[in-house]
Amino acid sequence: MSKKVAVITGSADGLGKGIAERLAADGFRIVLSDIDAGQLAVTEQEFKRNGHEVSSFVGNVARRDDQFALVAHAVAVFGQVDVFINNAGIEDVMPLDTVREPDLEKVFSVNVYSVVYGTQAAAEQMKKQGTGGKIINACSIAGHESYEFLGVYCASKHAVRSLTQSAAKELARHKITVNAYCPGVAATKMWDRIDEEMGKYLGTKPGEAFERFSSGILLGRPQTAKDVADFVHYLASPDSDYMTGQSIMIDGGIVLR
Ligand SMILES: NC(=O)c1ccc[n+]([C@@H]2O[C@H](COP(=O)([O-])OP(=O)(O)OC[C@H]3O[C@@H](n4cnc5c(N)ncnc54)[C@H](O)[C@@H]3O)[C@@H](O)[C@H]2O)c1
Ligand SMILES: CC(=O)[C@H](C)O
Repeated sequence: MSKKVAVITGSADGLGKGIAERLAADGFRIVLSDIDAGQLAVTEQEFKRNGHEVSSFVGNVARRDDQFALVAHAVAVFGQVDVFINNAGIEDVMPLDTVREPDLEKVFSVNVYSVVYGTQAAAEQMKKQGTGGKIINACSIAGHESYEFLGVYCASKHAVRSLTQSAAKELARHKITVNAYCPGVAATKMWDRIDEEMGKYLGTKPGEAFERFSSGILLGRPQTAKDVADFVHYLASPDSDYMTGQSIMIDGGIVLR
């Protein structure tokens, strides 16, 4: 039997890269995808040096055509798509009274439209294959709780949780499961930016906003990409075959559900 194929968006860096590394180690053939062509090329070379079967595709998840082209690329290179991970996302730190249409459009197009388009593209291919599949979305603690100065971002992640449920209901009959991982606080470039921007509104020094968010973690430390990837490994494996429609916290104990 041929090795399964996993497509991960936003995988040139951050949590997506960590997830791709874990799935490559699990034996998946990997399609990396990102809007940052330079970093994507660096990451692809790293995967090749490590002996992984990998291909990469430059695309913007906010564009429907790009999401369909990404799936077409995976099929052209590896013949199939078994796991599709809607990981790419962006933050926007701002008080709600300053939010304008372009801010909403930016965050919702990358965090929400992307999930609709990625799910459409992946599901179309998985239905053709007729062997089921797994669609996995990046949600967040911000998909269950709402935080000050992250209102638009939190709303976008609540939308991801909702889409995870609706897609699970529509796709179960095709043996496609849809679940989401909800990280807490991980020291990626996203949090470097949040920390800096929060400083403007909270008056915090560099590192302080990150510390504040991390201080309530029951397990006593911010998470690593590996912490998230170890859970996504489960969602991508047959061990999670009886789970669908769930958005599960993997946050060291910040939000308890
Ligand atoms: N870091 C955290 O603490 C945290 C917590 C909860 C949820 N998340 C979610 O996890 C996901 C990954 O977060 P991260 O911390 O690794 O972010 P990051 O900013 O460190 O990395 C995101 C990657 O996505 C790419 N990307 C951004 N916009 C894109 C677009 N339009 N099209 C394609 N690629 C794009 C970037 O180039 C980058 O490589 C996001 O959905 C984020 O909301 C992160
Ligand atoms: C970035 C993110 O989703 C949480 C708030 O850390």
